[in-house]
Amino acid sequence: MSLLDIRDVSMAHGRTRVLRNIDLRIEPGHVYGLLGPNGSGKTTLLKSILGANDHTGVIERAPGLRVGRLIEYPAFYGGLTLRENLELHARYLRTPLGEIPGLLAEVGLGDRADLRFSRTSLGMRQRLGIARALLGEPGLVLLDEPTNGLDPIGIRDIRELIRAVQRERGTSMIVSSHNLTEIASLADHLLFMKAGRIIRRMAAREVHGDLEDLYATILGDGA
Ligand SMILES: Nc1ncnc2c1ncn2[C@@H]1O[C@H](COP(=O)(O)OP(=O)(O)OP(=O)(O)O)[C@@H](O)[C@H]1O
Repeated sequence: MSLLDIRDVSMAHGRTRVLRNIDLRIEPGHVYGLLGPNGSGKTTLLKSILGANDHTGVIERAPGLRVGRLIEYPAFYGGLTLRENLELHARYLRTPLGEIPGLLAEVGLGDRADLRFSRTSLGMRQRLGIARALLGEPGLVLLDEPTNGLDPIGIRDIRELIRAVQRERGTSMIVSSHNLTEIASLADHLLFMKAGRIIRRMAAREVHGDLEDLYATILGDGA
């Protein structure tokens, strides 16, 4: 059974149509790379999956599916420690507090559990955001530009972390990014969005040659 069955989903902000007749099935065990220019609707689609948008059409979740998310910069409390922040979210989500030490270790923050959030770097915040997204062992995780704003080493580290999570847990993911190297190294399926539509979908193994060239062909001005 599909994790998500998205049927004819459209959504508008005021008079601007942001999603147009999206049909998409998300299957277990896959990582989907969501590609598209600024404003093409990637974040809106991810938020719609979370039920945060007033869309038309249907988004059906597999029964009991938990969906973790790292969308935009996640809100944490500066005065609380990393562990306390996760505990707060775990209580809100009603997930077991006992998994938090292991999760902090998994994202490389095991020795920073008692650090106040206000004293963290952006890279640590993204790690904490990934830990939060993994609370309660979700069957699907949505990552919206997870390396946005990070320096090259930070980008590499977060990419490696996501790969490790995928490898160890087998978690299905939808990852949106403008970084094609990142998408190429993470995703096994590619979804190309333009002006609110998914205009092309393909398996990553079908990409022969440079993903940048393919991106320009599919999404460039002349496309
Ligand atoms: N709250 C909002 N109110 C009005 N318009 C919005 C709102 N949020 C998004 N939009 C518009 O919806 C369109 C799609 O935005 P969205 O953030 O989903 O695109 P995106 O593909 O994620 O872009 P980016 O790559 O820049 O993050 C854009 O035209 C944007 O201006």
